[in-house]
Amino acid sequence: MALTAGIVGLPNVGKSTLFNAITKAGAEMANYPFATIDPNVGMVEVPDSRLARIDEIIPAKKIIHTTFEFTDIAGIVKGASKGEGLGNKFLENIRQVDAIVHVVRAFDDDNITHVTGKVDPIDDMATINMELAIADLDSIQKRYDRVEKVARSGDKEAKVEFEILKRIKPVLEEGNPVRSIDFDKDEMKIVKGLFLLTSKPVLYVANIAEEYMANPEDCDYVKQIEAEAAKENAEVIALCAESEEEISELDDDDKADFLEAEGVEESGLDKLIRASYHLLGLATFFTAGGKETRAWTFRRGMKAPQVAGIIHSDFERGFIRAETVSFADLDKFGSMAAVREAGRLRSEGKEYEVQDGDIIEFRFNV
Ligand SMILES: Nc1ncnc2c1ncn2[C@@H]1O[C@H](COP(=O)(O)OP(=O)(O)OP(=O)(O)O)[C@@H](O)[C@H]1O
Ligand SMILES: [Mg+2]
Repeated sequence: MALTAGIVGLPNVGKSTLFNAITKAGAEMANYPFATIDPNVGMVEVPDSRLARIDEIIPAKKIIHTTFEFTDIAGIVKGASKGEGLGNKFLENIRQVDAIVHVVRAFDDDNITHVTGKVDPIDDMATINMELAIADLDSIQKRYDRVEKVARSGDKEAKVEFEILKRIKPVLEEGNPVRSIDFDKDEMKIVKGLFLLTSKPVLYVANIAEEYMANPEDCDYVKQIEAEAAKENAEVIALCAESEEEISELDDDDKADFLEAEGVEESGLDKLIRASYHLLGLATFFTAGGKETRAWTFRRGMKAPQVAGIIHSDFERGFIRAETVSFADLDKFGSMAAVREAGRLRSEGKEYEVQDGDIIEFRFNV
């Protein structure tokens, strides 16, 4: 289940700086293009204020946050799909990730090299998206010809796939992502099987200068990135990777002081972590009381027994039911006794689709 969010962008835009801020993993950051060659992989803790509130109501010895994975990938340049700058290898690294966090340079600094010599977010975004689209076009071309032949011979499945390929091809030729096409559920299964780069969900990070941290919307580059991203309904998170990296090395008190001094309410990094988690289709359930109050990650849409299996395979094998209360209800009623009295403790069965924020006690028998 280990899904990973890949950090993608032009060289020297702050990807590794961001990765280090997120994961505290100490990947090499350097003021020159292609500092990163092999992908860096690191885990991030998901900030979640609900844990503290649950622990207040149902005290436990310790609190455990849930985690997920980020991968820092080498910079992609124009021509990467044709092998420029070790392009093919780097594009393959992107193929391995489940969602794309596309970092766009939105700061001016004459001391930091920009590969094209000019900071231009719209142009930069287009360059990356075009390379990914060309790579996808290359990867469907062979399949297109083969499936077309089989479809002609009357094969039903091939016909369905060919219809999909016929819709995909012109979109890619325009340099647009496959995720911009509306597919139904069955079509989506076929699309997934094509392992395309541009069908992966994406969000954009506007890497801004420190001076804009308190008011990113005052930065023209951010406005430009937002306008571009809006065309594909993608989210934009503005943050200063360099400052976030410095903040991440501070302890909690100093961190709060720093953010206050900058006039920032919530660290852009926390926003980004939550947005990436969501982008990956991940959600959180909790277990509470006794030894630990703990957040766990599941994939949205998973049913109770599968979710139980995340804690222990015995829980899934011997699943009986899931005693469930939503965080909203626990927060509102303030105690488990009051939750029960209000009839808000639910006994859910095998078909229950677990919801983000559920606090669950699994009943099982092995
Ligand atoms: N918001 C920012 N403002 C100013 N400088 C920044 C900012 N973010 C990152 N930098 C600087 O930009 C340089 C490049 O950063 P980094 O090594 O993280 O880039 P990268 O995208 O990982 O590059 P590569 O593709 O070469 O691996 C570093 O010197 C870093 O300190
Ligand atoms: Mg790097």
